[in-house]
Amino acid sequence: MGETDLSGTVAVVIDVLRATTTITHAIANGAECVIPQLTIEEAQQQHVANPAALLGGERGGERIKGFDLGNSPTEYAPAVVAGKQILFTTTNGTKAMQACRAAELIYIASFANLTPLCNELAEYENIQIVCAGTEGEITREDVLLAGAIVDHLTADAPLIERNDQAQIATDAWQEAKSGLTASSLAQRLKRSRGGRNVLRIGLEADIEIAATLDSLNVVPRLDPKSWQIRDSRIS
Ligand SMILES: O=C(O)[C@H](CS(=O)(=O)O)OP(=O)(O)O
Ligand SMILES: [Mg+2]
Repeated sequence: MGETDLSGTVAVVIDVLRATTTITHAIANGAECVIPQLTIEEAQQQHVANPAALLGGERGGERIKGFDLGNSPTEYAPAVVAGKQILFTTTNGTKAMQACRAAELIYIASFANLTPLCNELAEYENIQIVCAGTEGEITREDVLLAGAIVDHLTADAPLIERNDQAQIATDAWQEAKSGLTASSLAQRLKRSRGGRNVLRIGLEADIEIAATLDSLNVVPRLDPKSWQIRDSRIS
């Protein structure tokens, strides 16, 4: 993450493995809202004030002791999350959201909601894509989704201005896109740094879910004032 001033911009946060993918599933499965928390302690304190909320997230990829849910999209099933508020903290993703706090609006991106997200982003001009990466390092899975978003937004408007980072991401996505299948995208994600971490903890199925394009018709958006993520088409 760079130090770009995001005030006045529309930010898009990407953490394909796995925070933004998991949040997209939670919202699609009827969670009332997801409330990002920077630290475990902050989440626990908020839970004292809001005991009906679920606690979700990870450290080192594993569910945090005492929490209801980890960071796997499959844990956020309708029977578990429908109508619930979720206090959520992860190693990389929730830090990236915090870094976007000055933006006007903050969108949550995943391959699962690529098309509905891009359809909504097409309304805006000044968009900044923020890749969470892993422990401060750039990661391929996030760059590929950033490229997919830029590719989508500029397909019919090739003269739209892109900075070099956006162009590099687009080049990476265009190379991946030729002959793309869910399984070829999953293979690429598994070879990323974030993918290797998720494989190490035995959660290969999460990578396959994260590589599924356009499976969910929601557009999760974090309101910088209320600090809650809801489906933009409902809230
Ligand atoms: O749970 C994840 O996928 C990662 C943690 S790690 O990099 O695998 O340890 O967290 P996230 O904040 O979703 O990148
Ligand atoms: Mg990650």
